[in-house]
Amino acid sequence: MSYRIGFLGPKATFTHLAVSKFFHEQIEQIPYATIPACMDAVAVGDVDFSIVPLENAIEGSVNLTVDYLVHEQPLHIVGELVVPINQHFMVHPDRESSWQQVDKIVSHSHAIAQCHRYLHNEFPLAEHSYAASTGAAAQFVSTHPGENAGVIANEMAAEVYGLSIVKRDIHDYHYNHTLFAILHPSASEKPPTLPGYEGKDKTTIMVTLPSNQSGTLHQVLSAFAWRKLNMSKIESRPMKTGLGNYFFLIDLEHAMDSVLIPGAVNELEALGCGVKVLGSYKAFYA
Ligand SMILES: O=C(O)C(=O)C[C@]1(C(=O)O)C=C[C@@H](O)C=C1
Repeated sequence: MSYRIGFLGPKATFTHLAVSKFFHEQIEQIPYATIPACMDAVAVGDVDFSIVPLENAIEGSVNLTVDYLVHEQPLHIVGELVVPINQHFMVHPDRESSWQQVDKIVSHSHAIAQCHRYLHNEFPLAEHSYAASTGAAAQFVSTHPGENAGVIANEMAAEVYGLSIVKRDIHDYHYNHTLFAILHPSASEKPPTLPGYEGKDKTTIMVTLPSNQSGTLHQVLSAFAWRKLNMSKIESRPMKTGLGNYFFLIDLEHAMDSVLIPGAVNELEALGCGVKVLGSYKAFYA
């Protein structure tokens, strides 16, 4: 069967790289210009699955994805792809010999953030211009040779948009990986199989705490701890309803079962917490 997979485009974004790397079988790849557009596409059935960036090892969560998932488009995470990220500095071929004189750096905000030290040292005065993706940044500079700009993007972007890589691996920390979420409206839908990849079990849960009750977060953590449910991440994000109002995203290194995770969820609900399982799925590592 051929699946239609939506991804944060245009061509040659890191999301596109992740899709291309993992899906060997016949799939149709459909680029979307923004993360919300990509998520809306799977919600209305224009594609079978959507793939968007969720978290980077250097820069942390992709807030747009997390917030859109929680506040606007209630999809489920049905899989995760984790890929190494190599950020390269590139320019329009006309500027290859004068690349050190660029006065503007164009890229996705996460890519710029992953290279802050390099940019601060090499281009302290350059303006930062944010694009919806690294691919969009590369496309912009390739079609605007008059801009005295450099781009941070991947090798595929240099090839696709005809840019010259002038400095490789400019990310500030050696370990740079991004995790991409495979999204679907139904929690039980499985993404196409990935031959050769085993995948690690993971469950992501969103929790809101009851207001004005001391010690609830401690009790939430205990509900997982005494069941020996290994928590690999806890993160808070604003509810957007007032200062101090936050929800928590919790990752467990376990598959959904019929006893432990449902038991923990019941216990949290009995404490007055709001609980939503965003997904129980396999995380695949490139
Ligand atoms: O702009 C891209 O190429 C993307 O796929 C987005 C994105 C991100 O949002 O983090 C993905 C991987 C890299 O961490 C940098 C950018």
